[in-house]
Amino acid sequence: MSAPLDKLPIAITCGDPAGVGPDVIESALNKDASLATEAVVIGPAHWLEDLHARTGVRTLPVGEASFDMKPGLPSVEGAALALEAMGAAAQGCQAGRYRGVVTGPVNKHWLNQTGFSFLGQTEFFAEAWGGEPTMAFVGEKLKVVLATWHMSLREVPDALDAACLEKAVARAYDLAKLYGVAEPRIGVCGLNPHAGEQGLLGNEEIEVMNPALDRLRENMPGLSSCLPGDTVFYRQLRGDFDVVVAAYHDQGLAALKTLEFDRAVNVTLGLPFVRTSPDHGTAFELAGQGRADVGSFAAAVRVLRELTA
Ligand SMILES: N[C@H](C(=O)O)[C@H](O)COP(=O)(O)O
Repeated sequence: MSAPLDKLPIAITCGDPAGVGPDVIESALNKDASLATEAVVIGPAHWLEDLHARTGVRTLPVGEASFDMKPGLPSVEGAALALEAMGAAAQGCQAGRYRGVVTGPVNKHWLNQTGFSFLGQTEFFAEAWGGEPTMAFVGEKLKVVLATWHMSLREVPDALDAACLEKAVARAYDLAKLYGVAEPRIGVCGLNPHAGEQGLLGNEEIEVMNPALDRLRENMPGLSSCLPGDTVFYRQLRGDFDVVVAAYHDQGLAALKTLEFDRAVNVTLGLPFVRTSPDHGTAFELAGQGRADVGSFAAAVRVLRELTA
């Protein structure tokens, strides 16, 4: 890399151009003057010309120059452009041009229409950059790391082995450290109701999870054993834990999105570069009307800054 990481700009991808990505990007630039000097926005050429004229932000056009952005009207062409923006951001990081990426929201259905074969942007960036990704969320109140995420619930018990848990716990520990916690307290959700109730409601905690956590605790004294997933987030809110590891997607995200839907940030950890994203979708029905809440996108920018400082 030719320049120190903290001097490189942030790449911002437009997300699906028919969604609220373009709206929240422009709102964020209007609310935060320093962002225009710190970012490169990647998206459709016509929109970027106007955006540059209005905010001064640097831009990188992708897709056909003639692409006509129609808020609220998704298309395969638009989804392909969103994908191209993600590719340009990924490649730009590898080429030493950006220090990380804030991605605008995409729509998995429309992306799939382009032949996109990944389960999400997390998996796309993992493939582009190499590395073992971990999906994590940073809110103002909760920090949550998912041990498993984009998979069928039926597959979770088998996936949740010692290595999987070890990776999630290590990432949770690192995340707490990045936020300045000297001795991280990590709460881990059991898989089963009541964390298995000593085997009455399932054996994964006794057979796999707690033995793995016991081993890890030798180097991480603040690591819990398996805790009931229905109360661990309440305990985090109360201040008992710095980061919680959830066993599966909805266990962690139901709590997080209930409490912090407009503030939480999706963070991809474990890759050579940091990627953050607002924790909402394309909201096609709100696009182009100036009604989309900029909170989560602005938080995604803030968290990327924090993690690449
Ligand atoms: N699992 C994420 C969520 O519920 O917020 C969402 O699908 C986004 O995933 P990607 O960032 O991998 O696209």
